[in-house]
Amino acid sequence: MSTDKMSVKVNVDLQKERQKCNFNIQEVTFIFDGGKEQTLQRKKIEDIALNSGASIDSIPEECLGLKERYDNAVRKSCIYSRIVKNEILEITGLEALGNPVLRRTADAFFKEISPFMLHLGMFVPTIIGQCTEEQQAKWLPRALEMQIIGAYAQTELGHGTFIRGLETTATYDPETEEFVLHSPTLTSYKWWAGGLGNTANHCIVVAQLYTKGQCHGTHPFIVPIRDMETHEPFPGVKVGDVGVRMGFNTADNGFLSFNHYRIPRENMMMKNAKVLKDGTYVKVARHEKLTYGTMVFVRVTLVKEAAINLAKAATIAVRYSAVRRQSQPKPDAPEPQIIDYPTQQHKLFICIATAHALQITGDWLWRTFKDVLADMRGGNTDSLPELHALSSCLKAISTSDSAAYIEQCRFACGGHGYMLSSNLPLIYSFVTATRTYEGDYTVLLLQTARFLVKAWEQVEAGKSVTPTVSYLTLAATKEKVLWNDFAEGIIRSFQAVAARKISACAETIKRHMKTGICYEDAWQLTTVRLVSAAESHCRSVICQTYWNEITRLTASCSTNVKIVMEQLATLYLIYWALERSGDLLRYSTISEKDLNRLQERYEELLALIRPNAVGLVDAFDFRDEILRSTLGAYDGRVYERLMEEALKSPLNDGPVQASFHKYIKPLTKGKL
Ligand SMILES: CC(C)(COP(=O)(O)OP(=O)(O)OC[C@H]1O[C@@H](n2cnc3c(N)ncnc32)[C@H](O)[C@@H]1OP(=O)(O)O)[C@@H](O)C(=O)NCCC(=O)NCCSC(=O)CCCC(=O)O
Ligand SMILES: Cc1cc2nc3c(=O)[nH]c(=O)nc-3n(C[C@H](O)[C@H](O)[C@H](O)COP(=O)(O)OP(=O)(O)OC[C@H]3O[C@@H](n4cnc5c(N)ncnc54)[C@H](O)[C@@H]3O)c2cc1C
Repeated sequence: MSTDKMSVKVNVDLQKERQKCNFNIQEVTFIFDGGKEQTLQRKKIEDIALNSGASIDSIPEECLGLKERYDNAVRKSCIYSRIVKNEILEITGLEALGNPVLRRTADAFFKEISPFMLHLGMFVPTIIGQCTEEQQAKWLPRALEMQIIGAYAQTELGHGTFIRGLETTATYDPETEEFVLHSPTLTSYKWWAGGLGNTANHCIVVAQLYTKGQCHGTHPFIVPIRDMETHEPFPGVKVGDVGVRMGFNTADNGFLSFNHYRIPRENMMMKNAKVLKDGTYVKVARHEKLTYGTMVFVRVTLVKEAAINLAKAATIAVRYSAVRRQSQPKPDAPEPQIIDYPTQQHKLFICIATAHALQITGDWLWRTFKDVLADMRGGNTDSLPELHALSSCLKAISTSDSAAYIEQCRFACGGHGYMLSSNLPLIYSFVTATRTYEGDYTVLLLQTARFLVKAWEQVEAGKSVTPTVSYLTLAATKEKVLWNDFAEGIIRSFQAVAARKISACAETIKRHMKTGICYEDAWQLTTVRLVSAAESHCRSVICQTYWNEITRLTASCSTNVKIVMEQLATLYLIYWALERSGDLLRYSTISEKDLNRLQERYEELLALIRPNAVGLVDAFDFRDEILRSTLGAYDGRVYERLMEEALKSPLNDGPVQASFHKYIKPLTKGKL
């Protein structure tokens, strides 16, 4: 326990919960952070950032007007980025870009999102991924020193998903050795880029490259958009804010258009393709889609981001549920803590388990990503399709599950969960956007499905397939999977479900084509099932990774940590087996009797986890400054904090508001 947590007076119920906890909390924190070293590093970074005191707002952020909120976010972004630049990156190096510690710490500064988020989140990674060494030497130090501030503008008003359909053009002029950027239509306006509206002075622009009269598809360019002294947009550049949104209101999402705006040839990011001085187009990359690299990187990092945000929401809802008492199920007995209701446990413990499942799967995906990058540096792109398929479905499922469970945590807090001061609505409004951005949920699952159908065709042709789909080979024998007990049985059954759904999709496509329609139409007619097959595949990947990894990670842990971690992982697997019982009955050898046993085991697990619930969320180790929640603070002073926050509202700055004299009084006196 950190010293700041020891000094405060803690709610009696929470104190009792902490006494009940039977495992070593710190060991679980190490597991969640990915190891002791990572925990120590994270704590050091949090200390540095939070000791600056810059994160404290006298008026809650959400009570400020739109402009004041943005102004405040820019002020804090400058302080935070100075800390990142001078201290955090010194500790982590550029590894920080793939590490949620930056975002986790930033949460202490911004209840919503920093307008600088995309600078380190996408601008810098794209420089690293898409620039030649020479270009990196020019741009990277300036970006890391915050001498320039960048955004990533790919999406347009008319197209986000369909990148090949982007309309912005970059036409090479060999006379002046410049590219001419142009936005030919309203729908070609760049739209949505974080940090673009008022903050960034540079921007990565994805545009259709034309040279020698030929279009070579979309390519990224580094584009200076504002004067470094005056911050005025350059002539030929039109830029602004896209308007008020559901969340992200301090993220400065912007629009951008060009009117025959010129940039030097060298501003094309040339790692994967070049345009020579005379306008000759030269392809360098060995894989067609390497220009989509930043998206793969961000999708990989989003899995852990989803886990962290869910862990925050679970911390708030579990602590609150230990403090909150409601109803009287037994006459004359005191009102129970709401966490004692099995229905409440059913809502919350899956959130704790899912946070672990996604964090562990996210770590594994990050390691896979780094392996593929290393292969690609050696010129081998063979594993890229599998990485794309994996990162697509894991991004889709992790963000979607996480958003749904964060909302469930909010429901679990009743009316008080609706308060912005609980922080649950803000966490939700952020995570629900991650389901859409960086590739929409359905679109990404269909990308995975495309890979799965191809893998299935290879299996049918007797060819070998890559590791994450090797289970298809077993399923091709068409034997029903034997139902074992719990974990192994559930994992094997999910694989059987995925395999059967994929094979059914392949057959359906063929059946449609026999009617004379083309492959694309047959594919469209099968997409509802393809999405479902990709979801099942992803579920089997998460279940297997979580189970294998938690067994490995707890091998040297103390007994009770092993037990509680295994309980959580089993709960996750059984929860999904019960959720997908229809699929299991249809595609595996599971019986109704087995399902009844799973249901009983599930309910036993809720009761077993119950005494450790507060310990489990304490192990996520969120400092109050990062959690920023009236309901979830470590001390459990829920009602006091709700009152304190209410009193900070500008609507409580006096007993009578001006509107009474202006409107209400005239109305009641019949003068309006
Ligand atoms: C949907 C697709 C994948 C379709 O692309 P397409 O070029 O039309 O593809 P296609 O010609 O049909 O070919 C498909 C083929 O391209 C492959 N592929 C597709 N994407 C990748 C990849 N990333 N890596 C490696 N391979 C990739 C697929 O596997 C297909 O391969 P195949 O033909 O089957 O061999 C793509 O357009 C896409 O990714 N759309 C999503 C757009 C997106 O993610 N935008 C992000 C904007 S930035 C943002 O949102 C930032 C927010 C961050 C924040 O605020 O924090
Ligand atoms: C908060 C936020 C921040 C963002 N930040 C950035 C940024 O910094 N830079 C940037 O470039 N972009 C950014 N974006 C844009 C984001 O990447 C896109 O919104 C996202 O990729 C989805 O594209 P779209 O909006 O065109 O949706 P659409 O593609 O129009 O999707 C609408 C619906 O159509 C469906 N659909 C579309 N295509 C298909 C298909 N082929 N098959 C089946 N269904 C389909 C989708 O499933 C969805 O239900 C941001 C978006 C948000 C919300």
